[in-house]
Amino acid sequence: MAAAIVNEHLPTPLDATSEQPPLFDGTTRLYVSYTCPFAQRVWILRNYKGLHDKIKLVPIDLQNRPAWYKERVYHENKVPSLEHNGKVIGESLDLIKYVDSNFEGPSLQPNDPAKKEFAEELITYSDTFNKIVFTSFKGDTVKEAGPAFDHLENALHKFNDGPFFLGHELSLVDIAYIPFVEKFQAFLSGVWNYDITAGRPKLTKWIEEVNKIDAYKPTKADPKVIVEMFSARFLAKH
Ligand SMILES: N[C@@H](CCC(=O)N[C@@H](CS)C(=O)NCC(=O)O)C(=O)O
Repeated sequence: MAAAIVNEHLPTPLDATSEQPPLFDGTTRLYVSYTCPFAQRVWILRNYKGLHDKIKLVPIDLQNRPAWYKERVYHENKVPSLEHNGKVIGESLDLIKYVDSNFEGPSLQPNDPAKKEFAEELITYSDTFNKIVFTSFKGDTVKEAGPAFDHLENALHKFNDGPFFLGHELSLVDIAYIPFVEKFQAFLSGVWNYDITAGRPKLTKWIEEVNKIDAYKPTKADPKVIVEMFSARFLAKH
């Protein structure tokens, strides 16, 4: 069961002028950027497990980053990072497993061995998926990105007892992919007029079902903002 709906006030991002929040004072902090798909993975999971009060969201303005973030919080200078039990750890795929295993709330990792194995395979493939699609923005986009979405369509056929990657229950696999699929969908449609759902009924249904999840809704970015951000980043030199 997902946690009750929480209408959370989202804090203003901290920038170069902001004071550093106390470090290692016992508060668990998740440093994010509101438009970062990597950070979004952990943010969705935190919401889904009902950890709003246990994990404090600390948004960072990556365009005008506070120096203390790299110097004193997370040397990699990226989001997401999680301050927990006197340590700061990063890497979104590691973090979703960490938060799922170390905090209360529903578990999003399967017990069934076949599902476990498939989950690992898909979580590993998510880096490849992202790389194919990001690389396609600089090349023959629709032709190069298409097969990556076909891969997801095929994967969604494997467990047919529900709309998610592992069947009827939402898992870390869905959470690993949705932030990227959301942003790629906006950008590919906005710039290339390419509909990733056309001819992909399982992907269509998956996106529809994920969009109904309350934990995901507040993490969604405005598609217009994504098109602008991605255009500036990937199309500027064309
Ligand atoms: N592999 C990392 C990637 C995180 C990442 O690249 N985050 C971006 C924002 S979406 C970032 O912090 N970029 C700042 C920088 O690279 O300086 C993860 O999965 O957490």
